[in-house]
Amino acid sequence: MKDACASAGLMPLDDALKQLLAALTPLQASESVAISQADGRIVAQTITSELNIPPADNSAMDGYALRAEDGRAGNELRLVGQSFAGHPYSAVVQPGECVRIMTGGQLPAGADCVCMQENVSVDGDLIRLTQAVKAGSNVRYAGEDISRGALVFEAGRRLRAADIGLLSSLGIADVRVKKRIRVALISTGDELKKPGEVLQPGQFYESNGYTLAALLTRFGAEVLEFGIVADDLQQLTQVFTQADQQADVVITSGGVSVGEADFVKTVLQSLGKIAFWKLAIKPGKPFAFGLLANSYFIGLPGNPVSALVTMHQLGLPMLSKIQGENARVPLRLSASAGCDIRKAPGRTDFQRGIYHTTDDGRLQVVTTGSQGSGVLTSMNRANCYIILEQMRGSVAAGESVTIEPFDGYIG
Ligand SMILES: Nc1nc2c(c(=O)[nH]1)N[C@H]1C(S)=C(S)[C@@H](COP(=O)(O)OP(=O)(O)OC[C@H]3O[C@@H](n4cnc5c(N)ncnc54)[C@H](O)[C@@H]3O)O[C@H]1N2
Ligand code: MOO
Repeated sequence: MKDACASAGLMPLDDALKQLLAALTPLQASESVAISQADGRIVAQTITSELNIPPADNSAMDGYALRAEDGRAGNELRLVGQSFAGHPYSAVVQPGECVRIMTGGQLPAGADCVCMQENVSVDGDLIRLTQAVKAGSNVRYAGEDISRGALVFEAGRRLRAADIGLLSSLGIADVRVKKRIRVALISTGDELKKPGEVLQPGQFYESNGYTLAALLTRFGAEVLEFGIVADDLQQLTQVFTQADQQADVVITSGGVSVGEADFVKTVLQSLGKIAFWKLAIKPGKPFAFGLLANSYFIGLPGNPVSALVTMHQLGLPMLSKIQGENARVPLRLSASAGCDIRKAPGRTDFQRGIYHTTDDGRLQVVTTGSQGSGVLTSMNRANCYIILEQMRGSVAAGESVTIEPFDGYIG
């Protein structure tokens, strides 16, 4: 049977992604930032620990530190001092003695276990154990979390909240991170206006520039906004040239199809080189990737959903690699279709879906309704893509489908 896709000259998404990633060189430039400013940044060098965490053996409970040989139930011990967090006991705990200790308090020399206070009875300075304790009970050992010299982060990690706390606990005040990738955004089209402007007949308010700027900001890029450029070869050439000089990546939306005002490819061909164009995905077919003199280029289709889907599936992995981030593997799960889903074989569909867990614990997904590539609300209502393989046809309710829950960039 003839491959519908091959005959249409469309490149499968996986091939496009491989080819695109193989063409990229990660940026090398890095800078040092205070850890309070480092959330979401990409670590530029291996980080190892110069400390043990915790720094010393300490108690996991409020109670009494003692020697395990004294830990029999019913044993009576003499209270000789206290060890509170930040105020250790300086002598050595002798046989028959115990020390009052609070959670986080340093375990005194001589002691090797902690009896929690619920398991003793107190009579003045005499502490009677009502339950036995063993060596190591309720003790957090030095270096148990991180030992001195251990690898903490490899280069390429995107820092998260807990990572910032970890760096702080290691006494690291500044961290070397990759410089933010600079991304130029250009919306093309005579019909487009910015919110706040007055619409003339045939015009409407653009969305792609704003959607993409928000997504790129969340990603951690420095966004260079070139605004709306008319469908005019000369103007486009001028703006492309400027964008190429200032950015690491130039992203356009619109004007990349086959219409008479679709000049993006023409400009790209005159200023650089098109690596590929037209993918077997829906929406997002007329996606283009290429190289300008100084920067990489991606041309997203103008339809708002097509622009978002291609940005998410191809643009973000591309930016990640250039930014030096470790590869992100999208979470893909099986769910049962909660409704019939229309699909024509030939392209991989990224339909917009809403998934939930049924009462018996299964994942079920329904579409958001109209799947037109100009229906931006299909994206707003969704919490996942429903990914329908290239040669698959329509899906009946109850069949299994693949879903990709939205991540923090898109959802
Ligand atoms: N004869 C053919 N026509 C089309 C084909 C094709 O293969 N043969 N492909 C269709 C597909 S699929 C798509 S997707 C679109 C993409 O076209 P372009 O990338 O050239 O985009 P435009 O024509 O400029 O715009 C399409 C659509 O999107 C609106 N738009 C554009 N920019 C924005 C923006 N910044 N914010 C909001 N909306 C935007 C624009 O007004 C159009 O309605 O081509 C099909 N045609
Ligand atoms: O590929 Mo277009 O994005 O189907 O509408």
